[in-house]
Amino acid sequence: MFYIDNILNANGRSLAGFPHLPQLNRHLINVGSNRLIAGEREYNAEEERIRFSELYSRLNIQQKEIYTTIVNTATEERRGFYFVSGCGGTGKTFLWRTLISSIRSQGKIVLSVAS
Ligand SMILES: Nc1ncnc2c1ncn2[C@@H]1O[C@H](COP(=O)(O)OP(=O)(O)OP(=O)(O)O)[C@@H](O)[C@H]1O
Repeated sequence: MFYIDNILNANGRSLAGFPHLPQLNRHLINVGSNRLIAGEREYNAEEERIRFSELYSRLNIQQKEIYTTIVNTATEERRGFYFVSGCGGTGKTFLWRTLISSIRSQGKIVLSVAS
């Protein structure tokens, strides 16, 4: 919506003139220029903690091993680059969700991207 608003602005209009469309979250727009980081600060750490507890308790042995390796790297502020591969449906996304909620539950920022 930010980009649509920019295009409208370039033509003398704005999203506000289209009230039936989703409107901009001004808070996200105004926090510096990095909206990704601003978005990350929107998460409720307590909700993430509850999500993390539930997900973590269900990790299988292999997922837990990968989880621990990656989290230890982050906790010890070491640099790491991990590539997790596996057949479809083997739990990679489940693992990512656990890692992401773990980091967000600590109020830290995680930028999740697809490649
Ligand atoms: N440890 C687990 N406990 C319970 N359910 C799990 C666990 N790991 C994965 N699942 C479930 O198994 C299904 C497949 O997992 P997931 O989507 O994470 O696999 P994937 O490896 O990312 O698959 P794909 O490569 O096809 O995207 C999902 O419904 C997920 O919730």
